[in-house]
Amino acid sequence: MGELREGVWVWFWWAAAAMAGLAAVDWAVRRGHGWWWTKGMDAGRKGRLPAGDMGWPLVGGMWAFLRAFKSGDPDAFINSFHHRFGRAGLYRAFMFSSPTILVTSPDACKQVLMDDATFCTGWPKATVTLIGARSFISMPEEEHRRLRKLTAAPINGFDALSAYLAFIDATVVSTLRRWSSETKTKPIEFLTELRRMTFRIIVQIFMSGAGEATMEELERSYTDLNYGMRAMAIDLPGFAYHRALRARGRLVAALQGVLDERRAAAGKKMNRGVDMMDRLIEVEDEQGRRLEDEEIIDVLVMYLNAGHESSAHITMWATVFLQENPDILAKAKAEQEEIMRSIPPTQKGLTLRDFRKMEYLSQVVDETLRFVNISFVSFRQATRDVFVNGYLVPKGWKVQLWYRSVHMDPQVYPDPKKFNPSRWEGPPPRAGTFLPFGLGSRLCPGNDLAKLEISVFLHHFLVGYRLERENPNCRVRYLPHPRPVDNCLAKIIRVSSDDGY
Ligand code: HEM
Repeated sequence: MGELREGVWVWFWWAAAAMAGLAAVDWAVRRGHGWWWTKGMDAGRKGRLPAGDMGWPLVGGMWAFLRAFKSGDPDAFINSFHHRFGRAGLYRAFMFSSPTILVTSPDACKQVLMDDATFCTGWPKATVTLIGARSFISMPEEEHRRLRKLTAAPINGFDALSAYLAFIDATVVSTLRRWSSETKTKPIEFLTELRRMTFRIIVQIFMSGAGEATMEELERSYTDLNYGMRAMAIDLPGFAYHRALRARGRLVAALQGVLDERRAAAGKKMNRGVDMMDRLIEVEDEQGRRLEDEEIIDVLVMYLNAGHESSAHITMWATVFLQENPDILAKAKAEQEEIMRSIPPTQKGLTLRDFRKMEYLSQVVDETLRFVNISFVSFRQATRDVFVNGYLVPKGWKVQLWYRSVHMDPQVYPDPKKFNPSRWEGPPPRAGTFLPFGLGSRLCPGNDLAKLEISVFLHHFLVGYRLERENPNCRVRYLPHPRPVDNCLAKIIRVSSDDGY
């Protein structure tokens, strides 16, 4: 008996010593890694860096980040910095193979986003490879300004939005009718179908006249591209990043095909209006230089992706939240029915004037954007040493802007985990506290179009349909975007024959 107890004690001490040894090694490796990235700095600069943890070489904070997002508690990653280092709003870390400052407070985010002279884009290399080195996320600043002006104007403002509204409206109505008829026999993946619908809309704006087959091929490839977007950049068969690279190859080939057709048809009479692809083909800089095919393709790969993924996800979540909150649904439905009653019988479809009357629905959409955090983080890089909130952001370091932390900050949004559209009543939010579309010169150029699309869908859904999910408690996956793992398998049930038309 005595020998057994002694044996247990020996094992206990061995285990304790091993754990202490591992903790010491962990501490030493982290310190060594932190030292490596600051070794060239004098004590003054080093002392002004924000607190943080550079983690182990190569992986840095990536394990903790992926663990938090894959375990279903995405806020755990930034919360661990808050707990260990206080709510400073800036932390140092090592992310995506680079020394990085994490920015989590509204004021600091605003300062970074409004200072283009000091902060350029700093997306991870793997993302740039997937979206395109000649797209907005990595092209030179001057080129970005020029192409942004060219491409943002046709998707913004009263005239542009009015021009797309009829197509969006008709697409939504026919799609909802088709789903409700199809789901009489079996449920559909609501999110997958919404992606197809929003893709159809963005293709109409950017590449009108694209055939059904091209559209389906492109949309399928975008699904693979997106799954690889926030995955580890491992280019080996079986990994999401590898599949995403192949998907990019297919997208480039398909877009090149369309571009070749357009060039071949140049000068011939078209039976369609001018779209974004035409504008990109025609544009010239001051020296008369036109864009190369690679540039046009990268800009299109980026726009077609940005222009359908987020809108589809937000539309799905807004529908789900409405269905899960009967009081909110009743209030939103009453507003839309009121708007419908005010539409003269001679008017065909919704107008922008009707859209502007959707005050409560706009609050529902804003709350969904805040709550879902579809773009949870954005990437910049410091071009010089700069102080933000009193902390040094060293030249060359990456900067991650954590929009998600701003939107989930209880000091900015009381009870942040409650879906509450009424929090948007009253004056607009303080600058920097609501960043679903970013801010500054890289503010999302599709923000108005996205809100219009989402609202038109919700309008028709509210007046005529109901969502019945197959797995209402389905697990949510947070990468690359928050979505139920069953892609929201559901039936769309028509509850009124008067669906707005
Ligand atoms: C709910 C829908 C959408 C959300 C939440 C969203 C979110 C965002 C955010 C946060 C950014 C800024 C990224 C940064 O700070 O670096 C951005 C940029 C961008 N978005 Fe959107 N977006 C949406 C819809 C759209 C649509 C419909 C389009 C196209 C028509 C679009 C095209 C773009 C483009 C091209 C950029 C890059 C802008 C630049 O770098 O100048 N987005 N989006």
